[in-house]
Amino acid sequence: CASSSSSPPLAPTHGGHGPAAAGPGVVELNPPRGTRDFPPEEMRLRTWLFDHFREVSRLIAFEEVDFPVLESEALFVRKAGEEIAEQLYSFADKGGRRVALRPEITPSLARLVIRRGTSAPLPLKWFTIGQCWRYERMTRGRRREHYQWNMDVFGVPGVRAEAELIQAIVLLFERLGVASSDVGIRLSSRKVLQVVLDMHSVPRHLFTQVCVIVDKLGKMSRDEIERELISTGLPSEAVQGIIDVLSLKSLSELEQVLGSGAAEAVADLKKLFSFAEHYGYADWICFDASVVRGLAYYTGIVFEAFDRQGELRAICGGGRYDRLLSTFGSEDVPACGFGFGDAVIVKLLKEKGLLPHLSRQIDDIVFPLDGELQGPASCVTSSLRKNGRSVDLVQDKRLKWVFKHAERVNASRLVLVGKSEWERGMVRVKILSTREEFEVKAGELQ
Ligand SMILES: Nc1ccc(Br)nc1
Repeated sequence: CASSSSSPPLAPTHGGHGPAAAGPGVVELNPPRGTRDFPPEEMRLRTWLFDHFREVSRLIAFEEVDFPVLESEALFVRKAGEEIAEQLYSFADKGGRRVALRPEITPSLARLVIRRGTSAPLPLKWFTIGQCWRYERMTRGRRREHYQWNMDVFGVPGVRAEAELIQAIVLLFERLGVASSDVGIRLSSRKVLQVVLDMHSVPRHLFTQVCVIVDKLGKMSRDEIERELISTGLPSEAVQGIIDVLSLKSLSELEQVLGSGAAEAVADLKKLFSFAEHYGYADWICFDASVVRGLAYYTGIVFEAFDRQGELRAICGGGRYDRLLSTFGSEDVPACGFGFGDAVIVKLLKEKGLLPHLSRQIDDIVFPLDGELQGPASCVTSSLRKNGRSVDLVQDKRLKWVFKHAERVNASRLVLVGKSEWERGMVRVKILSTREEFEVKAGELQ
């Protein structure tokens, strides 16, 4: 398949058509395994999607931030058995420092918040769109990089931060033409699992490991999950208690099963559902106790968007992480956020027939009708560009090619610089949609 590097390297073409015979030193033309090129047509779709990410971030009054893709490995080393840590794309740099291509963005956000210290008035509402990496054995042929839109709120302890974040997700889906009949957002709270573990006197240090294992529900069989939970040292009745609670689908069931112990979790969730009514996105969300998310540091509300046909992996996900900063040696700041990848959403849009048709569009093509008019053509081009027109200055082509090119790039106008017109200070303009044609003073062309 052309996208895997196991195929023989394509010999570079020599300006002609079709590969020349592969010679010595032919470089591998495919990108590294599990990574993607973005040629123009792919890049237009990516830009379209990212522009929506940015516009929603603007609507919710978030500020854009950015960080190096390369971070200290220590930022991501956690002992909870997360897939993200097991697949860390890490290495020693030439200075012997342990570094990693970031697998997620939240730790970088936390690092920057700590760096900024208390000088930054809270709350902070930050977003970024960045590439994230994992090193996975290619046996499963999965990608090793994707782009993630991250929205995070620092300094808001209550669920109104989660309510804002969920509105961002809903606004994004609505802008893409996705309806609540296509996608839902299931939410729960890790406090639910904490209550179950406390009820069974499970030591608190096992909490994150249990969450990481439970998150594999739906990807692994229930028996495998039970075996993994037992292997962490959980008593079997605790395992059964966890499995039973995870099947709960309503807050009233949750209250019945867990009683007052779950009061805090239930209160958070009820408040969030109430906010949802006020924001107007209640039909997008549902309680589902099986949602725990697979990152060790979540401490409260967790949520993920899913396709209701159940064919795709989670489209995005996130949650509250009130104790991440102290793991980096700082004072804790309440925080919550989500990550929204660029791959599953595109699959969903393809399935729903919602992918936009994004063709190239240029305002003007300027073409000198003979060689000694290249200077005047450049002058006309420069003036149009200074007026904000996108201009393709075409040289050394036959007029027939120029018309074909104009069609290919959906140009609005063709500006022809001819000898006799130029001597009178004029150029000829063709409006390509109407075939209307007229002369205009070169200096007055806008
Ligand atoms: N964390 C992570 C990174 C890269 C990909 Br592809 N998926 C998940």
